[in-house]
Amino acid sequence: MTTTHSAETTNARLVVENLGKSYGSGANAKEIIGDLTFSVNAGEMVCIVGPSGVGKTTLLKCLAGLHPNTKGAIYIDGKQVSGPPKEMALVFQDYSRSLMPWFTVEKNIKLPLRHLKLSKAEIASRVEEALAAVGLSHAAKQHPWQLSGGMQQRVAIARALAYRPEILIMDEPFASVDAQTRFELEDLCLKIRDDFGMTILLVTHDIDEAVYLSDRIVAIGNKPATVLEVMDVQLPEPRDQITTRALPEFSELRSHTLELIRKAQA
Ligand SMILES: Nc1ncnc2c1ncn2[C@@H]1O[C@H](COP(=O)(O)OP(=O)(O)OP(=O)(O)O)[C@@H](O)[C@H]1O
Repeated sequence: MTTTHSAETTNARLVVENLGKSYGSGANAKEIIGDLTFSVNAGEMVCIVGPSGVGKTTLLKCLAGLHPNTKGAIYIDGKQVSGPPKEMALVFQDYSRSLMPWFTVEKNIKLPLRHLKLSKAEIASRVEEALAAVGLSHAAKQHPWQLSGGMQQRVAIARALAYRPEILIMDEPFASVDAQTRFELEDLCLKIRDDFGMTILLVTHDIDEAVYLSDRIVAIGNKPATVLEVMDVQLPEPRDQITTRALPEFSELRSHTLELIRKAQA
């Protein structure tokens, strides 16, 4: 059954309402997500943070339709979703497993587009635009194994962009790259949000990263998982890796978030 949500009349692009998820059934059922309610507005960057094992990846898998939720509902633009939403693209931590090593960068980006019934010219233009957006126009004919880790993750981001999703879901996307590359990729995400008006939901372990990137942070904790707090991040725009991180408001938010998560682990 498809139902609608009042978000139809608000700015919320994604609404997660009383979501619950258990693995297994009957006596073997294990409740991982108890009750999560939050929303992500159009063009907003929201980061999910929480202790290891709390169910962050499980939440993203429910949103992406890879696992059915056992309670509650997910709405995109006010319409309840069941199954993989066509409006979403995903970027995972492990770029080495998500890219096809035997295909060129260009071919990797084209892959998900084959379901969209686009003309050859449209595909070529989307690939070109996505590669330019991530600064990899020069690497179109190379293979993933010829690129650094950071470049490979840029290819994964370009592939998601070329699909032109309304919502980009990212699970620890920068966890496997060095610190400098991580900063560059964080700034790339902010640029994508601004240039494409993209709505982005990102899971991260790194509280500093969440504070730096977010318009809002959703902290989750407890077993089964619940929302601990949703925090507005009103740091000045544009963000800058040096000056933003040096602001007293940045430190305050970081300490507050860390404390929340520490308490939820105790
Ligand atoms: N397919 C599955 N079947 C059964 N249990 C699962 C499955 N996937 C995850 N779990 C369990 O659900 C819990 C939450 O796992 P999940 O990976 O969602 O947490 P997480 O917050 O993303 O963890 P981390 O921060 O360490 O990546 C863990 O106890 C995990 O063992």
